[in-house]
Amino acid sequence: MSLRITVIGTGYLGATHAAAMAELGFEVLGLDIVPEKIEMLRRGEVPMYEPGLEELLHRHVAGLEGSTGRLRFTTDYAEAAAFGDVHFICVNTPQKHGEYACDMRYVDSAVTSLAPHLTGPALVVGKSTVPVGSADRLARTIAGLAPAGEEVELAWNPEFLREGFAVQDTLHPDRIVVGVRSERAEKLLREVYATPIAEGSPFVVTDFPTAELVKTAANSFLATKISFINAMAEVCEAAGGDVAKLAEAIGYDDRIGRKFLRAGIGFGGGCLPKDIRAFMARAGELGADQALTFLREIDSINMRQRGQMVELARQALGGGPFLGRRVAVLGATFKPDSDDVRDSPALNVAGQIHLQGGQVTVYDPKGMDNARRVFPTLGYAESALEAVRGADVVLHLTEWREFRELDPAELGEVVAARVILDGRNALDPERWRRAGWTYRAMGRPTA
Ligand SMILES: NC(=O)C1=CN([C@@H]2O[C@H](COP(=O)(O)OP(=O)(O)OC[C@H]3O[C@@H](n4cnc5c(N)ncnc54)[C@H](O)[C@@H]3O)[C@@H](O)[C@H]2O)C=CC1
Ligand SMILES: O=C(O)[C@H]1O[C@H](OP(=O)(O)OP(=O)(O)OC[C@H]2O[C@@H](n3ccc(=O)[nH]c3=O)[C@H](O)[C@@H]2O)[C@H](O)[C@@H](O)[C@@H]1O
Repeated sequence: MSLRITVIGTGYLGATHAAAMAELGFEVLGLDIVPEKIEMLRRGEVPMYEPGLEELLHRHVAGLEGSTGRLRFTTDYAEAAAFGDVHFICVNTPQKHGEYACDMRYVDSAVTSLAPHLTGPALVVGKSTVPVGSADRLARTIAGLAPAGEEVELAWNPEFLREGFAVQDTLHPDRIVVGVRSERAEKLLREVYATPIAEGSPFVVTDFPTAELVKTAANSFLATKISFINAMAEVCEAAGGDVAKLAEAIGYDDRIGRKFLRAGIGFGGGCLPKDIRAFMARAGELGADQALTFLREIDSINMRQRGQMVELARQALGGGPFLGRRVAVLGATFKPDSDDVRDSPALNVAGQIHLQGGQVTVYDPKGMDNARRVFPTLGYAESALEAVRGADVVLHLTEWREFRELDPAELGEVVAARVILDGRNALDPERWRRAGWTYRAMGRPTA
């Protein structure tokens, strides 16, 4: 009989994982503690924007016309425990308020809610990003709570999906990493991932701490690449060089690679920033803080980028205060193809200028509702054209395709001044300059 899978926590990661597991052919039960989210999912509605996810839900959610019926949702832990052979933990692990450390309360709560109902054999699989050592601790918690005793096991299987590509990354992962303590756990996870393994995804089997560390190491490396190129942008700026050319040229070296070398206002989102901070905090607890002091610099280079964008905008307005000046901001999400505004550099820049008295108007293709919720006092417009109307300067802060396809001549008709600052190095400078705009980007020559 095919495995039955539960997915606990149905946010960006969990909703995608649940739908993908159904797509792979399993019977799946998704669980969340937010009833409204579960109601939406039952109707086949995605609580966030993720390309391709709604189609996948419609293909599998039970009760929807033409669906396979393999995917159901609940808020009931007893039901989930009775249903599943494998239980994936996909709840959030945010940064603690006022600290660098990871807030484990949601993972702890998920595990302590599930374990007392586990009366038969089960594999609990952690997917959330956690500080190294958590899996060992949670295995002991489960052993103390699960009535089925040793028949219940824990494994750690970190997730590497990117928002905007979540469905593709889950169905065709570039690697699957599992931390296990028994052959039984490995065998079950090989069964869960049989399809991607057969299609060639490498399957890396290791211990708990290594599995946990692979995740934080990967995100730290990605953050390092971005801050490295942003540091180069600062030097290019001072020396009159062009960071985009520099990135292209170093990227031809296979050992360096071209990806993740786009200079700009830096990284944000619900993962990279909090993960490098939690990693530093955990290393400190382990007495290995010296090993990760470089991450403090990575973080501070990243945060500096936002301030530099604000300064660039100030210079573009003649160097004076923002008071009464009209600033259009294109983009609110932390990256394109997502509605996620968690720790978004774009909103941060918009917010800084607003707090300094600028009249900021923001437009984003998918992030407006979330942006309004987080920053209700900013001005919002229903289109890019509306946002730039009367603007003294236009800031391009999230590289949506829609913004690359804007017509600079059309926008030029409605702005007060044709000045665009490209915080993502993603627009074609020549297109804008030909239409009479002053184009500026960090680390690029001015003309
Ligand atoms: N968003 C992403 O692209 C990726 C996220 N991750 C990691 O996955 C984890 C989840 O991240 P997101 O999905 O972005 O977070 P999220 O905040 O979008 O979703 C978390 C979900 O868990 C639910 N939840 C909280 N406590 C619960 C409990 N006790 N029982 C059941 N449900 C509960 C929340 O209601 C929410 O729906 C984090 O550890 C994150 O670092 C890893 C790879 C990619
Ligand atoms: O742990 C996680 O949750 C995920 O975090 C990141 O994925 P994600 O946060 O979706 O976004 P990225 O594509 O990594 O972008 C992160 C930030 O870096 C910025 N970035 C990216 C690339 C670049 O060259 N320059 C740059 O500034 C983006 O604009 C964005 O703000 C990782 O890429 C995923 O592998 C990982 O699973």
